[in-house]
Amino acid sequence: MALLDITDVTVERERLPVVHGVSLDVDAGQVTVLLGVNGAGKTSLLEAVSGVVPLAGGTVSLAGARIDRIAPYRRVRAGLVHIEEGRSVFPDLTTQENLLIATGGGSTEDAYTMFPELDARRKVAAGLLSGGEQQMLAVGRALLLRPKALIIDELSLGLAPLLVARLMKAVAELARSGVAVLLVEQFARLALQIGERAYVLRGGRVVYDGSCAELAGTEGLLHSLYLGEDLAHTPEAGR
Ligand SMILES: Nc1ncnc2c1ncn2[C@@H]1O[C@H](COP(=O)(O)OP(=O)(O)OP(=O)(O)O)[C@@H](O)[C@H]1O
Repeated sequence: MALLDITDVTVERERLPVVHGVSLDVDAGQVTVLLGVNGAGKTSLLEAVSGVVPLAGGTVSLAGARIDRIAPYRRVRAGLVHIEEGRSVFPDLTTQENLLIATGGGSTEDAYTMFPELDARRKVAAGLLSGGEQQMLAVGRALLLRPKALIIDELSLGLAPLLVARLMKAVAELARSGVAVLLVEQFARLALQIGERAYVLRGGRVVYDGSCAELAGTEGLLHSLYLGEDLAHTPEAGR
């Protein structure tokens, strides 16, 4: 069983289903990439997994234990950490204060080891950091929560490709340390470079379940999956 096991999940927004019976396996020690055009249902799925929005159907298990009925803070305690879309730092607190929130006053050094760029910015208000530094802070804070599974929603929003590549490298390192990472990312090519398994959502359904290498290496496949032109790569065909 995958470390993070998402089975047959349905999510509704204003009573309309936007995610329809989606199942994903997210294994420990690797990055699983979740792609799809805007509105495909990626954010809704991640929010249902972390408990930000309720599940309308299905189950979510972490390390073999159901977590879909417990409060969001207890999911964090169980080892599931969610980096939300947008800059999820406290802008008026310093970098160090933001990190101390994650550790409850304990050591924050691991975050600076992963992102030496933040070292000289310890006493700077997070709101004054660059966009890239703020995302490093968000990832650093997540790391300090010692996640078993980390779900990440579009770290790259508004960032230059070079910075996105830097962040992807850090995400890959985190996965290598044993974390199960589920990564939603608009910079699909960069995400596929660090991932093992890939899923593509369209209209709230899985239309591709296969390897990142195949998705990156097959000319036109991603494009056709996004646009709905390829019927040969259904989840059944992709297995
Ligand atoms: N808070 C909300 N209230 C109502 N409908 C919503 C809400 N958030 C999202 N939706 C709708 O749910 C569907 C799925 O959106 P969602 O944001 O999950 O997709 P996404 O793949 O993450 O897209 P994006 O990349 O734009 O975030 C869309 O039709 C969207 O309009």
